[in-house]
Formats: sequence, structure tokens, C-alpha cells
Amino acid sequence: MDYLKRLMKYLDDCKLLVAVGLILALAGIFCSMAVPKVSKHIIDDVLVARHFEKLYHFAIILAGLVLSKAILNYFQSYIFEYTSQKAIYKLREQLYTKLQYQSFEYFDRASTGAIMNRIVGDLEAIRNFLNQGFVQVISIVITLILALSIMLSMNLLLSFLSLATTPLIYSNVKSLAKKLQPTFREIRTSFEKLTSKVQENITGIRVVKAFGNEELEKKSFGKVAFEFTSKNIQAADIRSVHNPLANFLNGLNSVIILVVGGYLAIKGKLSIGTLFAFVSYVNLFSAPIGNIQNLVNQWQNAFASLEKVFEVLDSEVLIHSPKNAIHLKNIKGDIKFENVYFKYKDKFVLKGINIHIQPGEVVAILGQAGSGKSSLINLLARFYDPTSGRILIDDVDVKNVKLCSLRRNIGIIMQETFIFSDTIAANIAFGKPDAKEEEIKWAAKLARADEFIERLPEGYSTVVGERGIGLSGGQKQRIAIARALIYNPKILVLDDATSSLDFETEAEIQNTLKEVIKGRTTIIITHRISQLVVEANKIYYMQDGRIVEQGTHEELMRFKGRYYTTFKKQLLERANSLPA
Ligand SMILES: Nc1ncnc2c1ncn2[C@@H]1O[C@H](COP(=O)(O)OP(=O)(O)OP(=O)(O)O)[C@@H](O)[C@H]1O
Repeated sequence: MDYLKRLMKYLDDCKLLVAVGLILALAGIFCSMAVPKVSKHIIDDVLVARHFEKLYHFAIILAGLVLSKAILNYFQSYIFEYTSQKAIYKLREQLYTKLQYQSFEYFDRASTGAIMNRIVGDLEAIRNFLNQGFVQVISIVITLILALSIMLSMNLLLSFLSLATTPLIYSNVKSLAKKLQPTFREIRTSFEKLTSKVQENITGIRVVKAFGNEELEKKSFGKVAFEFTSKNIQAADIRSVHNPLANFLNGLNSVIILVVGGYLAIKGKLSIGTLFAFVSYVNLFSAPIGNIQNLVNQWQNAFASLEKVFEVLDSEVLIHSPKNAIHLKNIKGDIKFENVYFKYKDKFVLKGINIHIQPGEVVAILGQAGSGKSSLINLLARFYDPTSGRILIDDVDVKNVKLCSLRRNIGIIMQETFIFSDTIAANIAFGKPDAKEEEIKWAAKLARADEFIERLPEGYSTVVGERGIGLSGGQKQRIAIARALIYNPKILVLDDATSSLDFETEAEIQNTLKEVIKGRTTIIITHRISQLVVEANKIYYMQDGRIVEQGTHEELMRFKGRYYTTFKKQLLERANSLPA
């Protein structure tokens, strides 16, 4: 119920409109209630009493009621559609904003399918509830109260009889709700799996095709899809038992009224008009009760969705700017890692890291896959916080820095470059949408991307990415470099930035990077020992979360440790790859 209260807050802006909608719904119910009453008069006072001259008068009233009900229905539907859309828009916006600010740790836990479902499926279920389910429940309650009061005023015995099956109807609905709840949860979970499967498959379609894995993918999709279908059938099974029972109980109500009411009418204790009105009232509240299965579905769905949506909205954002955060301005680029330990879940991946990088220095970090190199950068940019120890930029703990100002001072170029479906200019200016044309061109020129961009049909306005033209690996990497430079950051991180490129393109990009890193504190994370590494001020070699070797290239070569072995091995590999 707490969630319901919170949901109602999203209707605050439309309070008046919702009130009008409810009044219209109420007026509609009054119209429906009046129809059996008028019908009773037509039967008793016109047909039975043979006052046919009154028929015209009652017919007009009846037509007026039916027309009014239709008009009221139209406005009521419009109002609830409008208000529910507005509330969901607000909720969706909040949800999306929350996700934008969530820390990496959150995305490590949540599947893409689940996140997509929060934004699309769950909000749609809530909207359906706001638009229909919510009003319908209010309508059913009011209809029941009104119909019962009218019936009580007409005949006490028949009124009680019409309630004879109510306890059974109630327990039927309750047991349906109880059985459906876990099934709905399972349906949701398998739907999330389905969405994740499709998303993963489409994103990795190149790998699927390259390995000729279509058949296997088809099978594994079939499994997930089958699970989803079975759960839906399970829910339908539950409903199919309860639905006929509900219909039977409703029908039984009418039969009881007809038999007992008929007997009373024959005995002259009840007019035929009153009997007709009774049957109509019983049908009036039986109809929504018959629809109660759908309503239970809708409520269950909406409540499961509400729980999940508010779970996201309430989830704690672990990484955020502190109060009175420091704005990093005109930094020198001095970086210190002081006795840093870090773990993902329970596994320590960084153990006692101490590094001091002077402003403008170039530092290379090498090590085997999984040794913790990228984790260092994740901590520097505060994608995660260290478990213990500190990271300082210009002697300020990064935890005390305003997040956006921290990240604007660190340009990160990664191995995998994401190109958005947008123009080249927008892709370069991604971190600074208000960047001027000269700034974009300056960054592109520094990244030596200007030449190929100017050769494109529409230059900087060419649309690239999924909906636009494709770019080569080298071109993408140059866009990534330009994008990282747009804020002219004092600190630059190259995280395996060239490892996915062929030797020739790598050499070209390395040349560009040599220019780009001038005057910036640079951290190069790499597997390959390139010219940039050899010329670095200091090289750190990591193993299992620790720095096991450090020094310049010459020092480490003299040391003849792991760096030396790696260098020799790579030299040999490169020599072997050259044509004889
Ligand atoms: N999001 C995560 N959740 C749990 N464990 C993680 C996560 N990211 C990395 N790890 C683990 O942390 C360890 C260090 O990973 P990290 O990416 O820092 O290594 P790396 O040296 O950069 O590796 P590579 O060279 O392959 O990129 C690895 O054992 C990895 O499996």
C-alpha cells in the first residue's frame, strides 16, 4: 500500500483532473443505476398498468440516461488516459535519471534485460493500472454499495439472497490472487531473461556469425522462450479454473433471484418490474465481478512492477559527489595512489598499490590479463571507490571532488570505442555538447581524425554508428581520442587503446598519441610494449593485484624480471610476424 501511496503522488499535478474524472465515473454509475429503476416503471406503470401513453416519457428518460452514460464514459476515459500518461512520463524520467547516475557496481549486478524491462514493461503495467484498474476498482466498490442500497430499499429478502454467493466469490478471487502472484513474478523474471538474450544476441551478432553459432543460439533462445511461454500457460491454467467458477457463482445469483423473486411475484408479493430491476442490479454488479480476474491480473502486475520500479528509484547511489565537493580547476596533474586496496564482491583485485605520478609524466602499467590494471583507472575516475587507501589528484582526495569536474579532467581512451548513432561532430563533442565548432575541429586535428572526416560526404555532419556509415577500427579510435580531448584534460588514460588494431594502424595511432600526450600526465595501460612504453618515465608491472616491478625501460631490462621476459617474447613474436 506504501507503493500505491507513492504512486498517487505522481498524480499530484493532475489532482483536479483526477477528481473530475472520478466525478464523471460516479455520474456514469448513477446513470447505470437509474436504468433498472426506469425499466421497473416501464414494466409496472406502463406495460402492466396499460398506461401506454407514458411510454414515450420513460423512453426519453431511458435514452437520455444511455446517452449521458456514453458521453461521461468518453470524457472519463480521456481524463484517465491523459493523467496516467503524465504520471508515467514523470516516473520514466526519474527512473532514467536515476539509472544515469547509478554507479558501475549497480550495473555489475543488474542485467540489461531487467533494466530495459523497468523502463518499458513495468511502467506500461503501472500505466494500465492507473488508466483502468484503479478506476475500475473504485467503480466496482461504488456500484456494489449503490446497487445494494437500492436493492435493500426494494426488497430485503432478495437483497440478502443476492449476496448468498458473495463469500464464495470473495474466496475465489483471493485464492486466484494468491496463486497468480508467484507465477507473475516468474513470468517477469523469464521475460527479463528473454529481453537480455535478444539484446546480447543482437549486440554480439558478429561473433555469433563468425563462429557459425546460429543453430546453437537458436536452441538457447528456444529454451528461454519456452520457459516464458510455459509460465504464461501456467498462469492461464490458474485463471481457467477460477474463471468458470466465478461465472458459475454469478449465474447462480441470478438463478436464485429469479426462482425466489418469481415465486414472490406469482404470490403477488413482488411486482414484475421490481423483479426485473433486481435481476438487472445483480447483473450490474456481477459484470464487474466477472471481470475481476482481469482486474486481479492488472493489480498483481502493477504491484509487482511498482515494487521493482521503486526498488530502482530507492537504490543507493554508492558513488556521488560529497557535500561541499571541490571543483578541480587548472590542475597540474599530480596523481598519487596511497596504499590502495580494492575488491569486487569478496575478491581483492588490488593489494597495497602505491604510485606517485608527477605532473606531465608518462607512466605505463603492464601486466597479465586480470592483474588489476584497468581497476586502477576505475578507481582514479571514481567508477568505484577503493576498499581502503586513497587516490589523490594534486593532493586532493578524489572522493572529495565533484564527480563531473573529476571526470572532465581525465580523458580516457578505451580499447572498445562506442560510437553513437549521431553525427561525427556530436560523437566528438559527446562530453561537451555545447562545444564550439572550432573546439571540435581542434580535437579532431590533434587526434588526426580531421583528414578522414573531411573526406566523408557530409564532413563533420556525417551520421555514423548503427544508423549511419561504418568506420574502420583506426577511424573509431581517432574519434575516441578526439572525444577524450574535447575538454583538453590534464590527465590522459590510454586503456589498451590500440591493442585491438593491426600493427600498421597501431603504429599510426601511436604516432598521434605521442603528440597528444605532450604536456599531460599520461597513464598507459597495455599488454603490448610499444615505443610509448619504452619512452615512459616509469613502468609498473602488475601481477595478481600487486606491483611487482617498477622502473624505466632500461632499469627493468637490466633487472631481467617479468618485464624483460615480456619484452623479449613480444620482440620475437613481432619478428616472426614479419614477412621473411
Ligand atoms: N565488474 C567486475 N566484477 C567482478 N570482478 C571484476 C570486475 N571487473 C574486473 N573484475 C576482476 O578483477 C580482476 C582485475 O580486473 P582488471 O580488469 O582490473 O584486470 P586487467 O589487468 O585490466 O585485465 P585486462 O588486461 O584483461 O583488461 C580480474 O580478476 C577480473 O576478473
